Amino acid sequence: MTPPKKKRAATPTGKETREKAAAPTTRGTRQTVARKQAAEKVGVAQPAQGLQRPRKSRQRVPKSGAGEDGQNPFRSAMRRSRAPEPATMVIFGATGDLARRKLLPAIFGLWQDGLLGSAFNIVGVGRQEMTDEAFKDYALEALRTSRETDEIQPGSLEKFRELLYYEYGEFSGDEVYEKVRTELDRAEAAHGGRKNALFYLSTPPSLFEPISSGLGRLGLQNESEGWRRLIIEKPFGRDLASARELNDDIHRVWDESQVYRIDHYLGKETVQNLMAIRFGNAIFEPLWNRSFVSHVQITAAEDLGLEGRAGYYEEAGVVRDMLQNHLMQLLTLTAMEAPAAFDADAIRDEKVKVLRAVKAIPRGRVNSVAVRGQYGPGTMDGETVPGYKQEPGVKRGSRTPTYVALKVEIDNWRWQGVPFFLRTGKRLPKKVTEIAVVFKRPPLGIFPGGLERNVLAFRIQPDEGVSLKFSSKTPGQEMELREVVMDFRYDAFGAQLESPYSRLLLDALLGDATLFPREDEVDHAWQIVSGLLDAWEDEGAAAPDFPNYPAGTWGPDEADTLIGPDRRWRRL
Ligand SMILES: NC(=O)C1=CN([C@@H]2O[C@H](COP(=O)(O)OP(=O)(O)OC[C@H]3O[C@@H](n4cnc5c(N)ncnc54)[C@H](OP(=O)(O)O)[C@@H]3O)[C@@H](O)[C@H]2O)C=CC1
Ligand SMILES: O=C1O[C@H](COP(=O)(O)O)[C@@H](O)[C@H](O)[C@H]1O
Repeated sequence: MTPPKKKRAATPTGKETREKAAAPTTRGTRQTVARKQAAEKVGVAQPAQGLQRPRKSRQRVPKSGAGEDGQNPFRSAMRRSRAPEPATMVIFGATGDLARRKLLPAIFGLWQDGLLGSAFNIVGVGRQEMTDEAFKDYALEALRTSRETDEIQPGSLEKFRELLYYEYGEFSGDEVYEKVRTELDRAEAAHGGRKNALFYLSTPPSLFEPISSGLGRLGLQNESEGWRRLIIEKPFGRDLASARELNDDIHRVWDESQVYRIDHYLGKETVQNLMAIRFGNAIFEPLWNRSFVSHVQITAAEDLGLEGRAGYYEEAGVVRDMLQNHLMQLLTLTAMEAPAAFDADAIRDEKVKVLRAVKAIPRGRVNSVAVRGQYGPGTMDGETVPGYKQEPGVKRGSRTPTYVALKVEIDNWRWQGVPFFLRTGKRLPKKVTEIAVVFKRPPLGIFPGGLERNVLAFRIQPDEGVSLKFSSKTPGQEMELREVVMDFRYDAFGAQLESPYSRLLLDALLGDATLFPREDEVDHAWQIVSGLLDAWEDEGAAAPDFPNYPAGTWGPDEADTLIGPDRRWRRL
């Protein structure tokens, strides 16, 4: 959907309009009581001011979990009791794919649930000349068409429309930031005299520095009139040197406490559940170490191909796109020590310790611990699909990897000798993300047949849940064992899982950086993958022939050798 280009009209942004529009749908006491009763029935504590999110129409919510009012009581239990202060969210790159598909729906969902506080407005900023009205039309159309949008309550879109404004200009000049400042000034009265602002950089990475500096030139990072925060999209740099340079550039303007580097995997409910299960239960932690764990497998498989993102992906490849950020985050959460408290610094300190303990992968070690691949033509769900090189926008001789498998060793007491195998790729047979902790075999076999390894698997997506695989006696006269699975599925809660972006946006508005990678995390993650990037981008003759796996298969055969001989990738 291309935004309509129109001449800019005079901005009709009276404060009355803002005050009126800022009030989301009110909720009656009757409903709140019913939710509370329903929650008590199923044993869920209610937060002080928990608010209910309506069901999304696009996902099935099992009846068993619903409260008396037909809504899901667990939703309110997941909500914070604190509302953000009045604020303006300024989205640079508001006409882009991410804003359209994910950000606007996430903000709309939060607003419709009444979670954005008493006053809130959004200023989209782009390079395209457009009126406020045209942007409002554009945003509402995005909400109507995005698969991420919550069920739209009657009248909601019309009210939400009143929160939206648009500015445009050259991101290298000053004018556009002056317009942003004017927007913050205008919002001040409706926002109780505060000028809180959350700036979201949803642009190509080459614009992160110019926008950060532009805001700085106008003093918009200054917190004297309200808090100011900066969300930065991924990728944060394209290698260690550029990530450090970007960090330095950002820090010339912003204090680290104002910076929120987003990794949407951390906003996934099931990723957070990893911490909940590890540190909210006593039974797992004693087993979570080299004495009991054989190895860990972390998989982020995607069935999709490029989806029209060749321009970006040809530059990035799978190591920058998925491994350096999402998979490294999953690794840290799986391997970290228990933090002293559930707060941003304590958690991020522990995550960094894991990354620092990862055994270095210098160029010379790369080919013994890592495998890369690129998909060729193949079959997915019975349909023939093109190979990577045949995707629109990809160079015919492209050497960009779309698959990587990596063996990570963590040199600390807990994990000495326990390999972590990470794999991710595009055009694999299905979309599935999973962390599997594979335990050692029992020391002695007293039953007929071989001994199997128990597996505790965290299913991040889809079919979110946790399963434990163990051996059990089969019914009958013989002492015959077979592997069985005990399954907890998230939908047992009857809950609609929150979009990671809404979780993270609300956290940023509340000033909670727990689920945002800190500068040292990003730096260490780059250090780990640098060897791979260096070796593979400069390898010449030793490079494998691409393509080396057909679309619709689980990647190159070398990945099986990497994990073997006594271990197998899980069949997912
Ligand atoms: N799309 C996705 O699913 C994901 C995206 N990201 C990250 O989010 C960010 C945004 O991605 P995405 O929305 O896909 O990107 P897009 O290319 O769709 O556009 C982003 C925005 O930046 C604007 N823009 C692009 N080039 C310039 C320029 N030279 N000067 C001024 N404005 C410009 C675009 O304006 P215009 O509309 O005029 O082109 C658009 O508003 C990127 O950093 C990306 O890596 C991260 C994870 C997933
Ligand atoms: O950041 C990215 O993530 C998506 C996968 O995210 P998921 O939430 O659908 O698992 C990936 O497709 C994309 O290439 C990458 O940029």
